[in-house]
Amino acid sequence: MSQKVKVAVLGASGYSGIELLRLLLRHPHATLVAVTSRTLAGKALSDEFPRFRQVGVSDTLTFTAPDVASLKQSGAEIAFLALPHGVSVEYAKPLLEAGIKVIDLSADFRLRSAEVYKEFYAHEHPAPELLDEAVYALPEIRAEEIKKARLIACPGCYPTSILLPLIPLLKAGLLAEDPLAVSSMSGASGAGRNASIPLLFCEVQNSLRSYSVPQHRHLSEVGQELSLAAGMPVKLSFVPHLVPVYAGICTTTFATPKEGVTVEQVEAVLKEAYADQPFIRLLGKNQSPDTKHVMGTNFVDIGWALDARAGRLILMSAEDNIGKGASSQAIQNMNLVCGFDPAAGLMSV
Ligand SMILES: NC(=O)C1=CN([C@@H]2O[C@H](COP(=O)(O)OP(=O)(O)OC[C@H]3O[C@@H](n4cnc5c(N)ncnc54)[C@H](OP(=O)(O)O)[C@@H]3O)[C@@H](O)[C@H]2O)C=CC1
Ligand SMILES: CC(=O)N[C@@H](CCC(=O)OP(=O)(O)O)C(=O)O
Repeated sequence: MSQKVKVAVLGASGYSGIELLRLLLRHPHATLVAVTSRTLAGKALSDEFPRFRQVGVSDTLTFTAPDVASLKQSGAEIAFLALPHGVSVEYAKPLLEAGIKVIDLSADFRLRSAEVYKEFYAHEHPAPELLDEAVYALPEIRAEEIKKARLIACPGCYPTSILLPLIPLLKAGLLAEDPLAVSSMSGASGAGRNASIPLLFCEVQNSLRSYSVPQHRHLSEVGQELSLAAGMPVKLSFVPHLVPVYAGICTTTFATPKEGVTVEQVEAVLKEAYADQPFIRLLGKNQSPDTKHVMGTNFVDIGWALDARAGRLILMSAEDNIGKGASSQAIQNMNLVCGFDPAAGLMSV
């Protein structure tokens, strides 16, 4: 692969697509060669998004319709799919056949099992033959596989915030087998730019609500990844909440520690697991993360506390759903695939 990798963004007019553009336009080792949107095809990028004027190659780019033949012609070596689930899969297959590596932000390739996909997404998986090949790309956990992959499945926004504090503790055997309880809050951008009436400003402002109870579709990938880490089935309940902010996810997980496990052991395991990970910030015992400190970044801030009276371990995390929960994590994965510094283009606050 050449020194500056040529990249395309499909779904460049959506929330995660726009964030990909913001980061890729300034990435030291990537050049944007194509940006797609059906509704903006033919329009100049800098006209539609004036914030990008005079930044990198933005003034030379025009939106095109998502068409694999023209993407191939553009010379793209990597395609980011910031498309709805069920749509990404339609593009991933021909792009891979055209020799273009795929970094998918949707849920289409996150699950190993086509049956579980059908249970949670209510239709047959259109390309089950690709599920074995795709890598569930949480870079802190699976960097070596990501480096060799041509089909990258970026984790969902909630799952990223849930998995990162839990996986090292499960791998270290510190947690009892009791089901986990997870409660998350998300800003409205998590639902995408084409959201329906319940997500309009007037509907969400001054209001808080839970939704998708008891079976949010992210339970599928979280269950898959936690069970892999633990080496046995892990059960959990998950309740997401919509909060009236643009972006940000704040997650709290309640777990039962094994008898005798101390808060110092929890801290030692997390510190060892993430010692060399630039985007995990371990805040410390009894420290609550705050979304305002991670917005626009690729950081996940993590705190923990032992509630001795109730016998519960409380894990807290915060991230930007559009950042580490989607687009900047996708770029972190591109850096691994291309052999760049894993933090290239991402170390801004
Ligand atoms: N928002 C978030 O916080 C996160 C999102 N994700 C995932 O990333 C993906 C994108 O999300 P988000 O940016 O929020 O979504 P948006 O709804 O904001 O954007 C979707 C994009 O896809 C394009 N698109 C929609 N339908 C089609 C189609 N049938 N064919 C081709 N292009 C299409 C749209 O442009 P146009 O209609 O003009 O073609 C638009 O650019 C989703 O799979 C989402 O689940 C993952 C983690 C977090
Ligand atoms: C607030 C809000 O509605 N959030 C979305 C997050 C989904 C998402 O972006 O995740 P996928 O990539 O798996 O689609 C939801 O709960 O459906």
